[in-house]
Amino acid sequence: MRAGVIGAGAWGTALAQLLASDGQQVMLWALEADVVDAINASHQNPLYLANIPLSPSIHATGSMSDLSACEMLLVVSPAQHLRAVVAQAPTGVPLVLCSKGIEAGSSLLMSEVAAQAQPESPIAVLSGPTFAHEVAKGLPTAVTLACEDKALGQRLAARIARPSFRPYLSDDVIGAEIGGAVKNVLAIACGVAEGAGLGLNARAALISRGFAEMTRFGLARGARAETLGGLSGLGDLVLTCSSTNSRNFSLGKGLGEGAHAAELLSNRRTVAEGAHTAPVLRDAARAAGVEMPVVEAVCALLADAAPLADVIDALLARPLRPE
Ligand SMILES: NC(=O)c1ccc[n+]([C@@H]2O[C@H](COP(=O)([O-])OP(=O)(O)OC[C@H]3O[C@@H](n4cnc5c(N)ncnc54)[C@H](O)[C@@H]3O)[C@@H](O)[C@H]2O)c1
Ligand SMILES: O=P(O)(O)OC[C@H](O)CO
Repeated sequence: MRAGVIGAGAWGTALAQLLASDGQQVMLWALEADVVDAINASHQNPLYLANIPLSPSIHATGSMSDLSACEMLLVVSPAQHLRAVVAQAPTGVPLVLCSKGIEAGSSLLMSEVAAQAQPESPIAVLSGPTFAHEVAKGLPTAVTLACEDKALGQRLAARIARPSFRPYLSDDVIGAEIGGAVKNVLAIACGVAEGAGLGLNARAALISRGFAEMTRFGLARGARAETLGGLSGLGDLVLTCSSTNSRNFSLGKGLGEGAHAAELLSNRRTVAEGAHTAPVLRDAARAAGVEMPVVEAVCALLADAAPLADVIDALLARPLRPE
């Protein structure tokens, strides 16, 4: 199964490196011409994955038609660009969606967006606790690979697995996607707690109560509880809420230190998906009658709608209730 990767940010480049780690040829589509040139000329992606020497069996291209011979395409564009990018991809090839987010405007998950953009293409989702730099270095990592077609899921898992990269199969595509999308918003909240010096008890409370929000929302959207408690849900939540290696956590830390969202988000090249997902998630949750107070708090801070102290006070003053 010849592999292609669409999107040469940190995660797309790391996944290309993973697939090429046994010497197989990988075609990597990049938006930026200078990224294509750097990968082909010097086997580096200094813009998005600095200081990682890349395999010479990765070939970068700016032309989607170069992916037409691929039998599997990993899609790794930011969530808000996924529709436009997937629409240009070759038709009928299995798409493994690796982006984490919910589309603004439509409130659709990435599998729903891809199904509209490429109705003929089978779809799978790869999600889990995966910092790109660690995967690119070959450090041990486990992910959820979700696909409704179990036979296709098994073929894709066999193609993607490596000695230090273990996909665990699931047929709960929606559950795998909701975990990845929601944890990005909760990571912003944990970053705020870090930046504001609220302590580790507060972080643990946000992870636990945030997971309760993820579960309520996921169940309302048809996800299964065991998926949300697995690698793509709780696993990724714990990772992303624990480290400034997370762009979402770092964004939250800046907010907690008193910076405004607009200044933190302006001119950034890398994506903090939670900032885009938060208002979409809040609106979808409200429409479904699902309470998500931590997500609401993150939205208030991102929109600069209330001072940090007021947002924290409002969370702490919520009515006491059973866990
Ligand atoms: N970085 C990670 O560790 C990691 C891990 C797992 C999942 N993800 C997910 O992967 C997705 C991509 O993140 P990343 O970290 O690889 O990106 P990144 O932040 O490293 O790079 C930004 C990417 O956005 C692309 N981009 C910018 N404008 C675009 C446009 N108009 N159309 C298409 N693409 C455009 C750039 O080409 C680049 O590939 C996100 O959904 C993210 O949540 C990231
Ligand atoms: O850097 P973040 O916050 O986008 O997180 C990266 C990955 O999603 C972690 O699994």
